[in-house]
Amino acid sequence: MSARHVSVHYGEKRAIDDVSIDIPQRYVTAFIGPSGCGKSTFLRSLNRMNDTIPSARVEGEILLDGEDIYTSGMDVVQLRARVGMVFQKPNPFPKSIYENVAYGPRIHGLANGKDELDSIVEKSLGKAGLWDEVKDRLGDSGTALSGGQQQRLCIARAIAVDPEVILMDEPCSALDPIATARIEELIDELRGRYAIVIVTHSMQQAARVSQRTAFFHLGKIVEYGRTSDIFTNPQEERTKDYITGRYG
Ligand SMILES: Nc1ncnc2c1ncn2[C@@H]1O[C@H](COP(=O)(O)OP(=O)(O)OP(=O)(O)O)[C@@H](O)[C@H]1O
Repeated sequence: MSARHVSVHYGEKRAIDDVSIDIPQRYVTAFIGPSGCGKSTFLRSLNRMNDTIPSARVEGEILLDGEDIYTSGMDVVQLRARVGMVFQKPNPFPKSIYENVAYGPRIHGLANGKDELDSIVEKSLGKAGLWDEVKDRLGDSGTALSGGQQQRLCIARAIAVDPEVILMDEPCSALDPIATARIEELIDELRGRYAIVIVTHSMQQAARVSQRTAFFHLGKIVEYGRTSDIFTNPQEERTKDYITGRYG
């Protein structure tokens, strides 16, 4: 994905100011920066989630495989399957574990019959590292799982429709350290197949899971590069101040 000169306003207020970035395949890209700097706003603009906020207005171009996702001909339901999203708070549907994963492939017509759907559900739960824990209780409610399991279920749900990009908005902030470690391992396993973008408040997490990091400040990307360079040899004073904990 590529963003070109993207600005986002909420009414009169500008939250993102002329941001351009290329998000590479098969890497994890972390968005870091102090609270309110626009990380979530920018993340949400990558699959048109901001469309759901009446006051939000996005300018500039966001290209997925070279195609502008903001053209009027873009099918937004299809787009959100290609660019999936995992939220801060796990949000499984109040349905069975099976249905949580099967719903997307069914509405997108990805399965020919029950056997194929079963197989997609099994594979998606497998890739999300949840199959062994839930295979004997696929009919139980998704909301009855632990927080960490629910988040892996949400990841399985995103994977089930075969996305190209997975956006994660602070996916571990509601989880304990063990569940967090499990999700971080999973992100590492998944990055071979998808472009992953993660917003995180934890610089340790950004350093552990990502290969590219973008540092946001006041609606702009101040610095973007290899995660190892950003953390060991930042070029900008503001990045240095942030990663050394001087503000934010
Ligand atoms: N729905 C909204 N309506 C109006 N303003 C909003 C809305 N969502 C975010 N903003 C404003 O846009 C700016 C950027 O917010 P955003 O949530 O994108 O930042 P962030 O970097 O993700 O913050 P945090 O790290 O605290 O989640 C902030 O000033 C915020 O108040």
